[in-house]
Amino acid sequence: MTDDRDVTAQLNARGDVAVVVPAAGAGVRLGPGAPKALRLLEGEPLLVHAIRRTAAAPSVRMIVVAAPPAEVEAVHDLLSPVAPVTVVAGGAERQDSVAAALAVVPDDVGIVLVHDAARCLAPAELFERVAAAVRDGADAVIPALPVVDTIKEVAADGTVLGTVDRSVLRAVQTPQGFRAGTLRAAHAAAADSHTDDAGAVEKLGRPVLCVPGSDFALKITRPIDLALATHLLKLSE
Ligand SMILES: Nc1ccn([C@@H]2O[C@H](COP(=O)(O)OP(=O)(O)OP(=O)(O)O)[C@@H](O)[C@H]2O)c(=O)n1
Ligand SMILES: C[C@](O)(CO)[C@H](O)COP(=O)(O)O
Repeated sequence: MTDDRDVTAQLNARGDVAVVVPAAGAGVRLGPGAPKALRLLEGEPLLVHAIRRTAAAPSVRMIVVAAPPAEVEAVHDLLSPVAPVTVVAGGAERQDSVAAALAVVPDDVGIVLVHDAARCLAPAELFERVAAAVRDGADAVIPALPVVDTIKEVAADGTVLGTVDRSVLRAVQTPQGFRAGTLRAAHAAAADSHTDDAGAVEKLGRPVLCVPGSDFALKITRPIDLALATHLLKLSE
């Protein structure tokens, strides 16, 4: 089956969380090759690593993957031995892919997490931490880490304009968690593009809460990140 729109692929019937996994990106910054989610880390596609960890989180009832449109059937076949998943065709931008996956999440699922396939080593505990904060009453929850470098504001010609107070900055990861209605409203209202889903919730004027992120939730973006992830994978085993 190429597209389980009846969403029968349930993982844990007692879970209260659906995880939407945007995995349709090309991976331009990683260099030429297959779509990023299908590139290999120690012999397995990034998406397989990501789904294995997602499925290990006890709260997760279902997983919806947004795959490159030409790879929907192949991704379904790839992931079926790993976990029950629903696979839909992703869109041109990340937010289009999230919207396509969100559209098949049933209305009776109260909490939705959005998780980049590119953050393929995010541990199950991180999913649980984010979901628990939503369950405790937050509308929108993001895992975040303190910024460790000094941050400068710089003009186009390279001239430094100033130093930013890094104590108030955070580097934001996924999975990001939402009350399902809040995420649907944010996507419906999103007039312009946003780089993360919490950004769309912020534009609604709703509060977004940070919880501690994880070094293992590194986003594989550049070739050096694959090398780092190879090492992190060994540490996580
Ligand atoms: N049209 C898109 C673009 C991105 N993504 C997904 O969104 C996540 C975060 O995107 P990023 O890491 O920026 O991936 P790419 O867009 O593939 O990277 P690049 O910009 O280097 O092409 C990834 O899991 C990616 O597959 C997606 O589902 N659909
Ligand atoms: C969602 C995200 O991973 C949070 O850090 C990030 O915004 C994705 O950004 P990208 O430009 O699509 O890599």
